[in-house]
Amino acid sequence: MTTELGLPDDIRACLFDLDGVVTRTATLHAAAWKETFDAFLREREETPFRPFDAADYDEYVDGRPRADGVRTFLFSRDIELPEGEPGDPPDAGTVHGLGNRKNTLLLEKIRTEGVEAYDGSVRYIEAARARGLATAVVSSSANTLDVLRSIGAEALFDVRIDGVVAAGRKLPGKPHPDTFLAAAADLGVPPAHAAVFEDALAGMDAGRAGRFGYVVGVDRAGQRDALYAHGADRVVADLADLLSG
Ligand SMILES: O=P(O)(O)OC[C@H]1O[C@@H](O)[C@H](O)[C@@H](O)[C@@H]1O
Repeated sequence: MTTELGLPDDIRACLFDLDGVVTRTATLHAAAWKETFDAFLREREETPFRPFDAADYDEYVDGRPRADGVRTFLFSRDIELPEGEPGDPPDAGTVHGLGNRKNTLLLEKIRTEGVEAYDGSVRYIEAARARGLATAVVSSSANTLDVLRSIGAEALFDVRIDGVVAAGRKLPGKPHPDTFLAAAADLGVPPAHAAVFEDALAGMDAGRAGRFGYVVGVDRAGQRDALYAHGADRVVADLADLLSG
């Protein structure tokens, strides 16, 4: 049986990814990563230049914490860099240097292009809260709070587990389930009674690994089949589609 929210009727909490689910910021992240990795790959002389493409982003970077995205993508190209330090400058040839280069580009894009919420997502979250469900935002991004503040959306969530909170609590990021599990625990709801809303394949894997009661895939980029293959119970183009049953 499902409720008006399009969820099984024993779901008591909703755990939302941010970039690409609540806000239109997934494309800004993807573009900043492409600029970062393409510049890095071009500068390397020992291998012919093969650009970072959308499939690389989906498989190796999307949804993962910043430094994990760097490591996972470089590993796929047999490239190993020293870790460096979190405070490395953006031109350092280290994992953290590349991550900081990407963050500089991301913040520039956020400043120039702005942040927008998906109306359907805001309506859905408000509908869930109006029906007494608890809500959390669960994002790998260390920029979550700034993004939410920029659109005045902090109050949509009872709990926030983001890149900053996860680092502080030493929680491994998506595709591990720990950040979603921490959000459910903070809300006092067992995973079997919580629903996960994700657009990234790593996020789907986290939802499946955490044995959550329901996993909704949000398909913004023609990934319907891949979202199902990674464990979605249902895939929608927009969260408002769930409100119509
Ligand atoms: O670099 P940030 O803002 O901490 O974000 C980390 C990751 O956050 C995820 O939400 C994005 O899908 C990734 O693209 C991004 O790399």
